[in-house]
Amino acid sequence: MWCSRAAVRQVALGLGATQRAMATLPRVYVSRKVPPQGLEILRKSAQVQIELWDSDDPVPRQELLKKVKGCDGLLCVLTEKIDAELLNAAGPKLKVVSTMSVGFDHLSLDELKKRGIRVGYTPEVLTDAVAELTVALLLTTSRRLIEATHEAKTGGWGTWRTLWLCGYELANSTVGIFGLGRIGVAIAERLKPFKVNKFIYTDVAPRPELAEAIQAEYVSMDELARRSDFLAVCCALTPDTQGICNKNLFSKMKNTSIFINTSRGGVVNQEDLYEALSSGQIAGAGLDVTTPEPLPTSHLLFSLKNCVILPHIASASYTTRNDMSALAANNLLAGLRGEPMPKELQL
Ligand SMILES: O=C(O)C(=O)CO
Repeated sequence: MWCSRAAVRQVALGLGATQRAMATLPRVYVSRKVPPQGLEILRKSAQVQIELWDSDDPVPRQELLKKVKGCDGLLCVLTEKIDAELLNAAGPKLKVVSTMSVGFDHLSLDELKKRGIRVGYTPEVLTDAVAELTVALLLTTSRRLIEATHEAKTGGWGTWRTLWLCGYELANSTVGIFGLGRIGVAIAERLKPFKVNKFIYTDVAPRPELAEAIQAEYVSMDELARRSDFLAVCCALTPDTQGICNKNLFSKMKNTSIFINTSRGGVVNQEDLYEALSSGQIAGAGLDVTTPEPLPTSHLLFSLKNCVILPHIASASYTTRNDMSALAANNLLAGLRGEPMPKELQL
């Protein structure tokens, strides 16, 4: 941990005007060792006193509750639940919560709004990385790459066989997008050169300005399930989307279709997905997100050859994670100055 402790100790010892000035700066708690760009921005700003949970692992809840007390700002990541309990523990000085994530299902927005706390998040900077990973996961799942490398490494590779390890190709396919936002469009743009025949999407309402870029057709959820050869979930997790990918949806999908989720695990009913995959109702699934995270290694989904599970790495490129960290830091600083944040969530 750097900065504030030493400063506070020096003030107590009666040292230096600079240190005394520092002690009057807004106090912020950074709940994870975020990538260096963000920490540099906070440190170089000289506008805040920082206390950092200097670890790659989440801060224990009790420690977080203790540390946020009296803070003006909080920079957090998606594993921290920012709810009434935490906001009460922080107390009335808390003005800004800045999350290093595009998703905000870990934040109790009603509670934040009620207290007049402003919220920063990190959209856009991760769109390319997430779209890229989604395409990689889709191809890995549809062309059975994990099974194939396993067979090659473990002696299952006999002679060349006509239908061995066959999968499904993108050429001439229909790709469905559930939740068309920036990420959905970016995925479609990357898939287009694979000669996809048609993009379809569903959302709470048509989004013609986004759909136009990829010539996607707006359809109902039922139609999305029925027509998609590849169905990519890109929606936010909300009370309306919780568990929406369930038996009802899977039962309408083709036996040859591939289901991909890089949004949030909570949108999928995993028992129903297991059933759909193990019964052959759908051909395969690629998941970057699950419930819970990490998914226990004993989970039934891990027993399936046609289910590829990644440990929530869609935005995990060095550039993107640093950009997210920098944006989260800039959101925090702007919020504390009372200025518009570069990316503020409208509550
Ligand atoms: O930003 C998010 O919401 C993620 O899931 C990680 O990139």
